[in-house]
Amino acid sequence: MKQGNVRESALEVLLKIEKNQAYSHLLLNETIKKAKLNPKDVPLLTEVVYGTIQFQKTIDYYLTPFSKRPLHKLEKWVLILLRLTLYQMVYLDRIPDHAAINEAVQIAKKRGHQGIAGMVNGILRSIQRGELPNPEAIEDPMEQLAVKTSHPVWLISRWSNQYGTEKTAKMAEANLLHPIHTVRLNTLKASKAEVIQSLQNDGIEAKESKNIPESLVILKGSVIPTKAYKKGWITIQDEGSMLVAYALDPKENERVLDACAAPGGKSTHIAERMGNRGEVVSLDIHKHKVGLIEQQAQRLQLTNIHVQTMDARGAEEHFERESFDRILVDAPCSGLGVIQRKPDLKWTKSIEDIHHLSTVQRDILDSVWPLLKAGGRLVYSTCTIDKEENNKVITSFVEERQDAYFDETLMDRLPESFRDCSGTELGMLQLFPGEKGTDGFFISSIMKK
Ligand SMILES: C[S@@+](CC[C@H](N)C(=O)[O-])C[C@H]1O[C@@H](n2cnc3c(N)ncnc32)[C@H](O)[C@@H]1O
Repeated sequence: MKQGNVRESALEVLLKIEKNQAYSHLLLNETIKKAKLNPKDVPLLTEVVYGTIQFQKTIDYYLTPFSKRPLHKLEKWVLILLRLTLYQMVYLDRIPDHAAINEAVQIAKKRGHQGIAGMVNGILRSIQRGELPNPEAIEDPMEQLAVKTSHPVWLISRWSNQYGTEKTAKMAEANLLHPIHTVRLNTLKASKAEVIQSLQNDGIEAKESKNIPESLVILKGSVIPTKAYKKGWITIQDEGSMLVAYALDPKENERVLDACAAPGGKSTHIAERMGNRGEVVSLDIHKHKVGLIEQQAQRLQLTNIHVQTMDARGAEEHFERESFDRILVDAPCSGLGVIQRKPDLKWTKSIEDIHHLSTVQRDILDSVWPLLKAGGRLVYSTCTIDKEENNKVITSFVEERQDAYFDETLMDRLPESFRDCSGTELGMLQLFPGEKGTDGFFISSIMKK
């Protein structure tokens, strides 16, 4: 199989992503199947697609002085072809520049015409011969940091206002790193040693995590085809998400509500920690997603999870008041803590999304609160680092309720390695990208009087 197909496929996927406004593994897998790519080429395709999205702003900054036409006036496919080629030239050492350029010119000829191929060739050859512009020359400090770390300026300014420029720079740099892959051991079904051995038999290298007792770090490979996964011994989950079940700390035979539960990562963890006893009621607004929770519960052989398709904003009308011992609201959010895994989020999310989501988050909290027993605990979590969706939502909620207060024992329940995190306030923990190797993640715990 010619390598050229990898770049052509990358161009196809990136164009589709641009159209759908979302980076998706499904889209990538579909293209891999359709293009009948050699399995050996799949990692390069993934790397080029992911990297081109991740480094888009920096790449555009590099391209700008070499293109006679402003970049936004180029045909979309030409711009994307230039971006993905520059990504290989700048960020991938193992690909010689001339190989990447030749491939780009061939694709331009095939897709466009001689004129476009000439222009692509001209731009890329002059970049090869010349020098890339240095972002240090950018005067505005927000713009400079945005270009260096390939983030939109509004996001860099917003984080700087919320956390200061130094912390913002660290987070933004961390967002460019490859994420750490972890799986959660199903302690009801297997031991750590058994799982590590079984994964090894299937060619997957895994090691114990130092952060969380039931977490394993996957060093290489996909666990989905393995025996350990199929048998329900493990679940793919980031360590930030694993902390939620610690924060909630459900007991056997309790009744727990997981208000925004799909695809079921946290519901299944909670159910496991309850020893497959008691009841976890798992809601999600999307019917097809509720099916995913059921699939996961089945795979993990958990029988204490009961799913319902429901808008949690209306939950109050469907359940008896004060009928749950614990409630989890793992709310829909902007996802700006998981840019390492989903780089498109930084280009597609907006301030309006954040404003809108914070209202939905508050509405969900208002609706489920009456369902919590007196003395019960509610955990509110998101995978974002934006204060408007995190601290603000939960603080205003608590301040407006006579019967709610922040849980001062939250940090005591978390594994020790998280107790020195920088982002802690009473009853709240903000994990930042790059700090503990987790996603950017927010957890808060409140109690009912
Ligand atoms: C952050 S995800 C939940 C992840 C899940 N807790 C896990 O660990 O696998 C948020 C979920 O909320 C669902 N959702 C969005 N709005 C909702 C609403 N109004 N009521 C219930 N679920 C909602 C989304 O479909 C999405 O699956």
